[in-house]
Amino acid sequence: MAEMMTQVGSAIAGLMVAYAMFQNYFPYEFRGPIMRYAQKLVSFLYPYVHITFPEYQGDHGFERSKAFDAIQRYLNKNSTKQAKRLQANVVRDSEAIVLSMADHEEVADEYQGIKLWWSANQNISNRQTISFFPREDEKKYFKLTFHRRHRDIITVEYLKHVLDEGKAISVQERQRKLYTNNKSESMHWYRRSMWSHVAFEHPATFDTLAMDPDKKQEIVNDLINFSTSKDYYAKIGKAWKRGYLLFGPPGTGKSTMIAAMANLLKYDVYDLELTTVKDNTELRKLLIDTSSKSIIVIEDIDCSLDLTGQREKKKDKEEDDDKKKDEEKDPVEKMKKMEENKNSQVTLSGLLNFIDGLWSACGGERIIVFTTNYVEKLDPALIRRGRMDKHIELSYCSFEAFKVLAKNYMDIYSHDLFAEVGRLLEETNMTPADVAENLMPKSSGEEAKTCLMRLIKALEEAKEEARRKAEEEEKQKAEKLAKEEEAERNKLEKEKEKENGLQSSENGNQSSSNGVKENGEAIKVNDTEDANGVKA
Ligand SMILES: Nc1ncnc2c1ncn2[C@@H]1O[C@H](COP(=O)(O)OP(=O)(O)OP(=O)(O)O)[C@@H](O)[C@H]1O
Ligand SMILES: [Mg+2]
Repeated sequence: MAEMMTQVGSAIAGLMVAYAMFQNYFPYEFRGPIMRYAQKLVSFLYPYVHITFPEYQGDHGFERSKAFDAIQRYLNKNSTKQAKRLQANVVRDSEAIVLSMADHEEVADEYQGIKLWWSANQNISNRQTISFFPREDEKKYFKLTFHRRHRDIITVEYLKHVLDEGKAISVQERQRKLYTNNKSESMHWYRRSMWSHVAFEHPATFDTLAMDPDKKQEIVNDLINFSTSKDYYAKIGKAWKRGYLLFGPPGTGKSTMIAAMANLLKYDVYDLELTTVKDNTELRKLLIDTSSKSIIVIEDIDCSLDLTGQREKKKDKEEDDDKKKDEEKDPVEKMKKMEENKNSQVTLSGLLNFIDGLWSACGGERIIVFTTNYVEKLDPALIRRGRMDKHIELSYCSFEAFKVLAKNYMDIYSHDLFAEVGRLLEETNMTPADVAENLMPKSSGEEAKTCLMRLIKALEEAKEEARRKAEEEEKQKAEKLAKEEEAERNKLEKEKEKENGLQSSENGNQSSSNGVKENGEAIKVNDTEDANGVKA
């Protein structure tokens, strides 16, 4: 063994000496061709192909390669069991620690029975430079090695498979975001995005959402079907988006359902506050600035649209009040204000264009959700199918919904008091939000029975309240009716009196000897007769 090592050592030393002599003494002109032939010889004897995927690309090497990211995610998932040296890092857009293989580590992968190898490498530049960018000195890259026999399959099919898998993993892993649109005044030229975001961490899921199970399943199926129908939408020539209209009284779970949708599909949420949008152009820009795999939400759509009108009115009023003060102000300021007033509104047609205009097809895979408490107030054009494809009514708590809440809040599936609650829920309207509030233990260790009793009491009170309200309404209605009847009676009586009065005055006229019209009433009668076509 020692002898062999010595031999290998001396062979390497010999080669190095030969290479040094080649570098020093061989004429420069011949070096190129010789190197080329040497490469050819090596590739003839060495049948493997290498592909490298550098971390940074672009003209200046500043742009992070999407392929590198996807490969990294793919390898993190598939290779961490094999690699012996791992590196722990917090991947961008994710809170969790992700293990990846360390530099110079190699792992094997298999695709359709073909074996291939991935290695993570790093070029350390020996230039003595100071740089703000770490990438200047550390050029990371992945290297893929495979037999040249499989070149076609690997370069076409396998690489696509890796990139797709990597992207899918990054969608699963990424920290999802909740965006809200910035006020137009606070937008600056240096802040490119029109949206600000925070991490989206709402815990609601369809499991915890209290509603009729069949309806819930239908919505879940609809959402999943949408998210997997890219090819179908392309086939029928429709932009890959879907609109949902959620309506129902306050506290019935509209906002909760949006969170559950986002968690189910792993989408980002864009909460669009229409009242801060200056005009239709800004609305369009906001839409273009959203990414795919997202839910765009406009809450309380009826109020948002009304509010633009109200805002204008309010401004007008303020302007009237401050007219004198305004006149004293700078005329440029005044012009600016006038311009602002002219522009600051989003119109219904602007909103419709936002939903189904050409721009809405950009990026694809978007869900648009409107919520409202008063569906009947909305313009039919806004909610017709094709714009709002699915209308979902969220209503008062049913017994089925109550059971979900009981499970969520108290971890119980059945109880003696359930029957009583079921009966009361049928007779009374109570929102899931109110039911949930009553079910929530008010102190640690509070028993389920206490919570259920509290709910029953609240339901009975609500029932009593509703009964009182109905009675009150009934009473008011009866009073109104009585008043109307009385008014009607009075009117009839007055008319009768008038008629009687006229008749007596007519008699008086006839008995007057010169026939001169003496009072206004008599003239009026003549007028009336004229109107009736009867000549006096
Ligand atoms: N269907 C439901 N399932 C589970 N929890 C619900 C449901 N409805 C309401 N809640 C509870 O009530 C609270 C209020 O509900 P949510 O904000 O979703 O109501 P909303 O319909 O959006 O009301 P609003 O019309 O006032 O915006 C939530 O925090 C949630 O805990
Ligand atoms: Mg809400």
